[in-house]
Amino acid sequence: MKKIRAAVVGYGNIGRYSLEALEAADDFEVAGIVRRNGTENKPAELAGYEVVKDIRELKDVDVAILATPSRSCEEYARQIIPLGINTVDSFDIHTQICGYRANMMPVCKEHNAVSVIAAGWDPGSDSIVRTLMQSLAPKGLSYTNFGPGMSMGHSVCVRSKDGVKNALSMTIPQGEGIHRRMVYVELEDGASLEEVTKAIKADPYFSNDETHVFAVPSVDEVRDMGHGVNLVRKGASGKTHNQRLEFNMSINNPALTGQVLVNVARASMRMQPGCYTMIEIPVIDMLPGNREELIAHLV
Ligand SMILES: NC(=O)C1=CN([C@@H]2O[C@H](COP(=O)(O)OP(=O)(O)OC[C@H]3O[C@@H](n4cnc5c(N)ncnc54)[C@H](OP(=O)(O)O)[C@@H]3O)[C@@H](O)[C@H]2O)C=CC1
Ligand SMILES: N[C@@H](CCCC(=O)C(=O)O)C(=O)O
Repeated sequence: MKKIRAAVVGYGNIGRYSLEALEAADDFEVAGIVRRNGTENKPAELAGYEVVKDIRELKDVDVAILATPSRSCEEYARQIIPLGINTVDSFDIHTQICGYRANMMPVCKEHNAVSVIAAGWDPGSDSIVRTLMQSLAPKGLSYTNFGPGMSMGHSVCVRSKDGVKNALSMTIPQGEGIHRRMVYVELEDGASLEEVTKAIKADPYFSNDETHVFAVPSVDEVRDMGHGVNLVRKGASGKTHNQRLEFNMSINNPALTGQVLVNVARASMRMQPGCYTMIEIPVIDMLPGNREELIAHLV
């Protein structure tokens, strides 16, 4: 069977683990890696791959995994969808997902391509669990409790601030979906911790949560990319109260995100042109293999 040819756009944490997930998937082949600086400082593990500045330099790409900062995803998707190449990303600014989807929908339809957005683990696979739980107990309350663990999105956001050389943002659960942010920054020479703290606290990624910022000599010395989630729903099925549903996982954050991106890249090949979030995709389409056999095994 013809393999799906995937490109990875952006080679940071999610890009690196997405590549590993592609290498582990028999139904994919790697078309190449797209980096802002092309082959400059090409890491040894990419020696066997084409590394380019522009995705148009790669041959026959079916789908592009956008492993870029969330704030750059739409810009990349708008450049790549008109080439007739599907895109998938893990855009994680929850309040902007509907707007992003609405913006991309006509672009995807015009160019006969598929964009799957907000597809990591949260938003992403957790969104599917929340949807399932809500269907099982339609009236009630759900809580998403993260961590403790490293939020890639919040760390990327802090790294984008003036005066910050490197950053780690830890998410600490406080219960009932409330979180505290513990941010560790390695400052550029001469940067002011006070100014950096002000910029972080004003950013929508942080402005609604209790946030503490600390200067450290080396982020590499304190970083651990583990994370996790506890999702609970308490509610009523039909007219019967007291249904309690729970989902837990403890994970390596970028590895799980990379796997989900590969899963939705596969699913994108089976979908009609348009822009979708993960709860709009049949879950079976995220798996490789024969549909009848999957049904026999999983149902
Ligand atoms: N939905 C979810 O569950 C999750 C979502 N995420 C999202 O994934 C995103 C990426 O995280 P992570 O891989 O840790 O980030 P990194 O900073 O490690 O990697 C991002 C890469 O994107 C490329 N890039 C392109 N444009 C820019 C730009 N303007 N600024 C900086 N880098 C750029 C760079 O690669 P190069 O130099 O090769 O061009 C860079 O290394 C996060 O923003 C987060 O929101 C992460 C985890 C879970
Ligand atoms: N989008 C997150 C993954 C979910 C966890 C989270 O949102 C958080 O720790 O705040 C990330 O970028 O790591």
